[in-house]
Amino acid sequence: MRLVAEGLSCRRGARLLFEGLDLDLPAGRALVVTGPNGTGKSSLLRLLAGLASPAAGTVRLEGAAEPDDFGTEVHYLGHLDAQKASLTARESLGFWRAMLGRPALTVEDALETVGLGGLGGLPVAVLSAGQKRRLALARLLVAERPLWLLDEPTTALDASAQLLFAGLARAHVNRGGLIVAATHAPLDLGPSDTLDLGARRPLNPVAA
Ligand SMILES: Nc1ncnc2c1ncn2[C@@H]1O[C@H](COP(=O)(O)OP(=O)(O)OP(=O)(O)O)[C@@H](O)[C@H]1O
Repeated sequence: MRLVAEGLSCRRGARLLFEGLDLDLPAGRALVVTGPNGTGKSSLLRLLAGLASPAAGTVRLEGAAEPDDFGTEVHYLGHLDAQKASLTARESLGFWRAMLGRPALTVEDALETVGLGGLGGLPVAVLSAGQKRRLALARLLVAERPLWLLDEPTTALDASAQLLFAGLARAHVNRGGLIVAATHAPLDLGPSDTLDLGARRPLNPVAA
């Protein structure tokens, strides 16, 4: 499997955030996207996830059943944790496991893996910020998806959870998975490249 983007341009409102961006990410490799606030890291992830359309260019996942419409091959972890506050952690993860299909770890094993064993009966609303982020990471483990698109995955995680995340991410890459992660923090994801959007963005606004 291979994630290929060609000639990607991204426009938000009147601003052209980047243009002419090419990516070629093979299976078993990660891409770490860096750059100052507002340079378009989240916007790039949303384009790759198919949640927004590029102003120009194409994205495909070679080797997927539908290379040009590959949403079912993707785990997208955004800034928000995508967990319903009124459900328990166990119910929320169970919902995602049933919803996403292609089951991997059981809910209990995923909770255990991210250090939330014993907290599965608590409503998501009462979990701490770091515990919510751990629960969001557990979503990556309950369903098999080759491409992980992660926006600031270590936000709110303590040092041990950051190490835990790095281990999970490296294991995914070692299994032949692909990861694109936007971050301000150093991430060790195993075999990886870095894309600095700050170094390449166009600085001139374009007319809307
Ligand atoms: N819906 C929108 N309409 C207009 N502008 C937007 C919209 N969404 C984002 N932007 C702008 O696009 C730019 C890039 O935002 P984006 O969230 O992609 O940056 P980022 O590199 O992820 O930033 P950060 O490091 O702060 O998370 C910002 O200037 C932002 O204000």
